[in-house]
Amino acid sequence: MNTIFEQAVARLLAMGQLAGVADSVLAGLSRPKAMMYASLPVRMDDGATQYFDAYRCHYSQMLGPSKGGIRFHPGVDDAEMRALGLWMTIKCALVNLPFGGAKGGVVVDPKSLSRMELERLSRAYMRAMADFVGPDLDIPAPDVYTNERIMGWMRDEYEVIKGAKFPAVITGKPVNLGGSEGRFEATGRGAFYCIEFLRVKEGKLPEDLRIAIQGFGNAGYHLARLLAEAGYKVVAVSDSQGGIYCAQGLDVQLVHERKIATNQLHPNYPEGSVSSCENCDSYQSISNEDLLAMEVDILVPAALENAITKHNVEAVRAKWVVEVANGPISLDADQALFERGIVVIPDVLANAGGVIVSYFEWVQNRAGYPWSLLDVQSRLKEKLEAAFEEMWQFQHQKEGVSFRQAAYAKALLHLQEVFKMKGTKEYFANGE
Ligand SMILES: NC(=O)C1=CN([C@@H]2O[C@H](COP(=O)(O)OP(=O)(O)OC[C@H]3O[C@@H](n4cnc5c(N)ncnc54)[C@H](O)[C@@H]3O)[C@@H](O)[C@H]2O)C=CC1
Ligand SMILES: O=C(O)CCC(=O)C(=O)O
Repeated sequence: MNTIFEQAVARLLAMGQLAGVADSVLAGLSRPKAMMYASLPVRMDDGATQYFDAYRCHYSQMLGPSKGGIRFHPGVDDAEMRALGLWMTIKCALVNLPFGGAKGGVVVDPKSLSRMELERLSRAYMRAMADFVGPDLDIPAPDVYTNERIMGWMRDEYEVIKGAKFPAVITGKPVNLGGSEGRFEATGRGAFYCIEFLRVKEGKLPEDLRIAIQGFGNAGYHLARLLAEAGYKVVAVSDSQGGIYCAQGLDVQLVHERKIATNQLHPNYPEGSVSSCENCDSYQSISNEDLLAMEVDILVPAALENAITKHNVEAVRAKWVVEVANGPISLDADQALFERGIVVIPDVLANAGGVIVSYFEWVQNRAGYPWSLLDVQSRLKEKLEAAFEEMWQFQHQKEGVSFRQAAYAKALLHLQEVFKMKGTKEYFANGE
């Protein structure tokens, strides 16, 4: 089977050829600019030293310093880092940020670490990467199983190494350590805006729309909360340990509180389970597979890659799929959904709220002037609305084009113009 990176490149080439992007540009975007591998020695609480494999991928710096989160997960590997770095490149280009794409990660089950081990691991990561990141070079942020506290430790470690203050070296920090108002919920809020834009275009009412969300972490939980507050019916949510369903709509806050309350074992992660709500009245326990097959209006995969593949795509019964996770639909499953007329809002737009507010954080750090929450939210909405509208118009002007094809076309044509403006002789042989 192809790796996830090979699949991501195959998608890039197909989308790029359809949009008429030059082969030389696509070749340049089919490989990372640079990869850093490190082995992190971490002293564990029992005094032993354990080694953890770590990665940072600078995928592209064509539009500016590279940008992307750091993931702590046992499934992290080279191919995943490259794929995630490529998607960051497309995402930043699509929403018009002055950033290229990056991603980093550590192969670890962070739930098995104590609070002190987690801090030592986070600091060890920054020590290994200190010359590979920087406010004008590469700016990390949170991703799966990393959070604002980890970003705060990493900023601190970087500053100890460099002997000066660099708030803009990393985003997604706690607000009192230079983080932006609104970054904590930005990915969910961005996805919420995208769903609102689509709902208005389709002339629907929130209360008529039933939603199922796979993944109840930073992205999934805040999206569920905002949807419920706006009157949508969030009927099912799940996490790594299982899911919960209620036909009348879940009380999202209650589910969240229960999840946290069952979190005694892993105080670093709100990883009790949503399934701890199974004995609430009229709540029914379900599996992740059940959730994906639910008859809902909107299905939101908000956990990991390849949640929907050729093996389960036939079971999907939603009318719209909103990709809040990165790469949750495999190449072949995407085609199958398209042929069945199921609308997919692609990850590169649906989850771009996180990196957009990270960009705002970077700008605020560099200006030394923090913005209000309202400022952050209105600028986020404005940026996403512009990108959504462009994608919508492109898709509606061309026959047989998906939203993903439209989004990639916009992003790749933008990147191509910058390749050309730079006049890089490597890419355009005949002085085009
Ligand atoms: N945090 C951010 O700002 C951004 C996150 N994303 C993407 O959103 C997705 C989720 O990330 P976060 O919410 O930040 O992570 P998180 O660590 O806060 O939460 C991850 C959630 O996924 C669940 N999960 C893990 N494995 C699962 C499985 N096999 N089946 C079902 N659920 C599972 C976990 O239980 C948890 O609820 C990832 O694909 C990430 O790359 C994208 C853009 C920005
Ligand atoms: O906030 C950021 O800079 C990056 C977020 C991220 O990793 C993503 O969009 O996948």
